[in-house]
Amino acid sequence: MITAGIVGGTGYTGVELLRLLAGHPQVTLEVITSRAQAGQPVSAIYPNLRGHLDLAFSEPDPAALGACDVVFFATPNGTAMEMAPELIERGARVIDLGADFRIRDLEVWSQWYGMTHQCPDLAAEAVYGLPERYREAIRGARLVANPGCYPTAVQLGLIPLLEAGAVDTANIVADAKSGASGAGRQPRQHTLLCEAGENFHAYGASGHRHLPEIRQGLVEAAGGEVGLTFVPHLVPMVRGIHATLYARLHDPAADLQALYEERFADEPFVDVLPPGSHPETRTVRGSNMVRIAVHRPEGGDMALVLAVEDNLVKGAAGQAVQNMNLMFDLPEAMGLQGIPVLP
Ligand SMILES: NC(=O)C1=CN([C@@H]2O[C@H](COP(=O)(O)OP(=O)(O)OC[C@H]3O[C@@H](n4cnc5c(N)ncnc54)[C@H](OP(=O)(O)O)[C@@H]3O)[C@@H](O)[C@H]2O)C=CC1
Ligand SMILES: CC(=O)N[C@@H](CCC(=O)OP(=O)(O)O)C(=O)O
Repeated sequence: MITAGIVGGTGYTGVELLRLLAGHPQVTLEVITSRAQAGQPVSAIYPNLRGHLDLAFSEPDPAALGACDVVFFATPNGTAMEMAPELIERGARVIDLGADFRIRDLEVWSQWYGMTHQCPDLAAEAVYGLPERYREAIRGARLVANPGCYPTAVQLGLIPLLEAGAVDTANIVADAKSGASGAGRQPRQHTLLCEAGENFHAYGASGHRHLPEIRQGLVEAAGGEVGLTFVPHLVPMVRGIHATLYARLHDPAADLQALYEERFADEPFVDVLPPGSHPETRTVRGSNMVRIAVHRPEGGDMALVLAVEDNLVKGAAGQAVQNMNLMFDLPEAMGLQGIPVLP
């Protein structure tokens, strides 16, 4: 059995990790931290876990965490970089659901996150945890940077086109919508029911912190520069991301359906839908699956890709468990085969 610890167990990604790890046949949860809730049983804060997890929140303790085989950080950006070096020194492997290790150029990282990086050496060895691109490197990693929610949907939607050199990389557009759980559990005015309900708007249109992360992945897939416009939107639902992606094809007659089916044929968590499909966020709710449909709108030369994921699962906790499975030589889909909840 693998022993696991979670730093930051009271946010939405933390509780989603708890739900997935409590049902994982090869994991024993040893430590789950919250400074605010230390001493409280997990089920007192999250009653959905009652009967599934006999554990209480504790203060973050490097000795207890460092004794685990794997430690997940489900904490605000800037927390993992403070603690990860000591935990790795003590022998734990670390998966950060935040953004501390996602961007390789630390100057770019500092510009977007407004902090100075605390462990540049460790950042240099971190592996970006998108299994569909970096599976082999993830297997051997001590430190995995779990991708962001929007970056997962956008990169998976675009990499077949970029790897194949099928599109003009100068002007790619990613128009993405997220449910409010993407903003975390901390109360904020814009996610109140009365503000987010019956409402719909873009945000971060002139620059969102996921832009450099997505661009980094697309540049690697394309093997050259990529011009990307990324616009996120908040939609009045709890879970789910829908990305609508546009890129101009070099060959308007290219067989996109075959390209996507072949690229993802062996991927356990990418489902390429039949021609003409329009994926719905509710078809992936609570699951680690990304569903993708490709279109070539009538009369044009644009590739149009539609991708949906659950931001808390494939966009965060589920992908983290997928990475853990790879790091510990377990079947990649272990503990992640739950069927999406619908309606
Ligand atoms: N929501 C989403 O869809 C996605 C979120 N993420 C990322 O996952 C991370 C967690 O997000 P979310 O689940 O929304 O969590 P929240 O930000 O709502 O929760 C944060 C958790 O971290 C703990 N925490 C806060 N500060 C510290 C600290 N300095 N040291 C130790 N623990 C701390 C809190 O507990 P306490 O203060 O009691 O110790 C709490 O349990 C973020 O980096 C987020 O960007 C990634 C992908 C998707
Ligand atoms: C709806 C919403 O607010 N979404 C968040 C992104 C989700 C998140 O926390 O992103 P990370 O992947 O960087 O951790 C936002 O736009 O800031």
